[in-house]
Amino acid sequence: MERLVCLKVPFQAAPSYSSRPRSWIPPTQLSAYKRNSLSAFSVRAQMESEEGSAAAATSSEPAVDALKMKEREVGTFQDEVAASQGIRIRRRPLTGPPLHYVGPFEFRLQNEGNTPRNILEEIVWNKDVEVAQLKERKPLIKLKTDLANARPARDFLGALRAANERTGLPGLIAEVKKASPSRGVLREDFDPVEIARAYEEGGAACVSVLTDQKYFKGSFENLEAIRNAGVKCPLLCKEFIIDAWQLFYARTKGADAVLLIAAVLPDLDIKYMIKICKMLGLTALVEVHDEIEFDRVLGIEGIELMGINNRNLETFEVDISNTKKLLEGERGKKIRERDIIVVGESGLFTPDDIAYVQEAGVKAVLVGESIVKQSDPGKGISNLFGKDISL
Ligand SMILES: O=C(O)c1ccccc1NCC(=O)[C@H](O)[C@H](O)COP(=O)(O)O
Repeated sequence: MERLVCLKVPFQAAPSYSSRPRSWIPPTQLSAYKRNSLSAFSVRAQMESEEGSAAAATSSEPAVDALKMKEREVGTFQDEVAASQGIRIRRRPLTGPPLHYVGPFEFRLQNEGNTPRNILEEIVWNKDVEVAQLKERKPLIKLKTDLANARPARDFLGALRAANERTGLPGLIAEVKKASPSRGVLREDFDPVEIARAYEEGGAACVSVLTDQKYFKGSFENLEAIRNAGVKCPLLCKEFIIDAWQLFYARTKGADAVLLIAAVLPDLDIKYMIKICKMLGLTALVEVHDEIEFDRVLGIEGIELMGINNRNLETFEVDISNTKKLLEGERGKKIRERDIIVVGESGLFTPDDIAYVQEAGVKAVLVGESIVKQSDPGKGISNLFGKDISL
């Protein structure tokens, strides 16, 4: 059911996903929209705009409208494919942004189609707008030039294997994490380079750098600065990847690995992105949270590194027994047969937690909160493992 949430005067420059001008299509017309031709709906949207009954943000350029319509058509199709694979996250608001302008008034019309169902969906919708804007500033053709000047990618997987062999403990991916949607700000005095150096000295095999600004207070500048400061640990670009363009961008900013989230990406996207990663020399860490995602990812060829997130990204619930549950029986057997390295992610605080996920079968762990909050993050690593694991 549609709800009129607020009314404001005057106009506001909307900074979030609502800033993307899109024509709004009433939910009742959506199925017709899917059935009808592109041009028919461009015309329809323009008519609505002229009547002032829907989006006032419609472009007067038919070609621009057609492009927006096509984008939405593709988005709807993507959502249908995703849903058929059990993916609940929709790529973008189904019915366009909730903001509408009529005269000097701003209306927020909220309905099921334009309200994110959970935090992960909200992050993805924001990311969609953010990436579209970044892509306009730096199209792939320009990125390819930067790519030619990028430092070579380092062996992320090799570093994890080596650490596991050296210490007999899971190789550590230590996360440079200033804040998170579930915990707020984790560390006020935040110097990303200093933290990454402390992790390296403390024995981390790899470093994960959150690059999302809005929800994690991270940035690509942090990633670049850590790489340029000479930190030798391979770097994971911890981002919400929804578009292959982001892989190229991450590589130009110094990433050696990227995260692909199965709760967000359909199988075909994961397959295609893994191919691009291989071409760019990037390692793909493919993250799952439940049995459905695990089985989907196991069905993909070329998977070398799989993360099991103990945090449900839709509800924030953390339960480290998730790693054990997913690695039991046949699933664990297949992982061992295919020599896939599994990373236990989130909610690890004590040597007992590390022993528990190692026993379950992981050869690596991804840890943020418990170590980044320590005044000396390097010391945080020895506390976490119950011993000094530095070289
Ligand atoms: O950390 C969050 O609150 C969060 C919310 C929504 C999407 C992703 C989120 N975190 C990403 C991660 O999975 C963690 O940063 C990573 O695994 C480290 O977790 P932790 O050791 O618990 O900080």
